[in-house]
Amino acid sequence: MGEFELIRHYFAAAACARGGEGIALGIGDDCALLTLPAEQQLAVSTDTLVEGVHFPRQADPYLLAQRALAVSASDLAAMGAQPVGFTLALTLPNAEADWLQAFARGLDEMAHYCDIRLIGGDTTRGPLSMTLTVFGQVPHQQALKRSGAQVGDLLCVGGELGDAAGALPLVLDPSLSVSEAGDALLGRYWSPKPQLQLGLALRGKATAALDISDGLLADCGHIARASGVALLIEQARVPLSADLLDVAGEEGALNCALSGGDDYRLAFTLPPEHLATLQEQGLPVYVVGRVEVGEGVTLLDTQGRCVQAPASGYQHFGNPRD
Ligand SMILES: Nc1ncnc2c1ncn2[C@@H]1O[C@H](COP(=O)(O)OP(=O)(O)O)[C@@H](O)[C@H]1O
Ligand SMILES: Cc1ncc(C[n+]2csc(CCOP(=O)(O)OP(=O)(O)O)c2C)c(N)n1
Ligand SMILES: [Mg+2]
Repeated sequence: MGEFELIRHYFAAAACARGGEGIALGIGDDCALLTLPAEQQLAVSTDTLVEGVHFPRQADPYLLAQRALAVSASDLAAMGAQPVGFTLALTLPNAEADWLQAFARGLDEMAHYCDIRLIGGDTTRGPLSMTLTVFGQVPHQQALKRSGAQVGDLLCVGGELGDAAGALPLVLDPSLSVSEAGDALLGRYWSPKPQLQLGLALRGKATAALDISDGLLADCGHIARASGVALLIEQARVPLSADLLDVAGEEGALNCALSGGDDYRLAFTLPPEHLATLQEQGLPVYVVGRVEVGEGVTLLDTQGRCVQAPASGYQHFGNPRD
């Protein structure tokens, strides 16, 4: 199977490659064309996933595609953007029909979940990796940036943290026996659910937001820096799942939540008056701390004393505390 047949058969023909709102031209030309309503801005984000770094060797292609798109779409959620389209630059060591079929199915399912269309890409031969670029729309002035946190805001997260990091030993060593709780954690690693609905609901309410990819402490550091404020996190309020506690124990679970990464849940700062409204809508909003004058991220114990934070989050190069 040649490159063009592969593209036609597995990608251009996929359900997620059918046109949609805002897509004037999809797969097949030199560029795709997007048309946005005049009052909307285009939100763009790109992320690469590399075998052995972001996912294990011999990964199930169906799960891999789900994870790749979820991770990318999560950036749109973090910005309060509505998904429009995405491109897929796929590098493959070889073109294997079963692998491609399963990959395309995983992509289709996550695209359906996110309501996003495949609008183009690139297919090359080489070590397995993929780069997805997502495009979304957000009304002018309503995007959720990292820079707006205000002293007095609550610091919130969109759900239990650390599950995917808790699954990592199981991901890396498939010979380990997996309990029911471990299986649930594996599900959170392979198929994170981008919090798109929450992101939309936070428009006009949250003052800053991002999605947690590198760990709560490290990613909150980005908000603190961009906003010129201090973030205080109350350790006891960090939500941990029963499955993670079961697999990793209390200390291990907290470490996964604080610095494990791979969560793809939102962290955001919220003026207190908006909390009840969001929670009444049934949205997952968990208060974990607050914004104060100062800088950096501080972890507090139940008595309000500073706790030595575990090593900060994931970084591809250099010292994690840089
Ligand atoms: N090679 C690069 N060239 C230009 N900008 C980059 C590059 N790598 C990362 N960035 C930008 O740096 C910022 C932080 O990147 P990153 O930590 O990867 O964000 P995220 O966690 O949202 O994926 C983003 O605005 C991203 O677009
Ligand atoms: C096989 C495997 N080993 C280790 C990890 C852990 N890991 C790799 S990259 C990463 C952080 C997120 O990746 P990055 O490229 O920094 O994403 P971004 O912040 O750009 O969204 C984590 C926690 C993993 N996901 N899979
Ligand atoms: Mg990135």
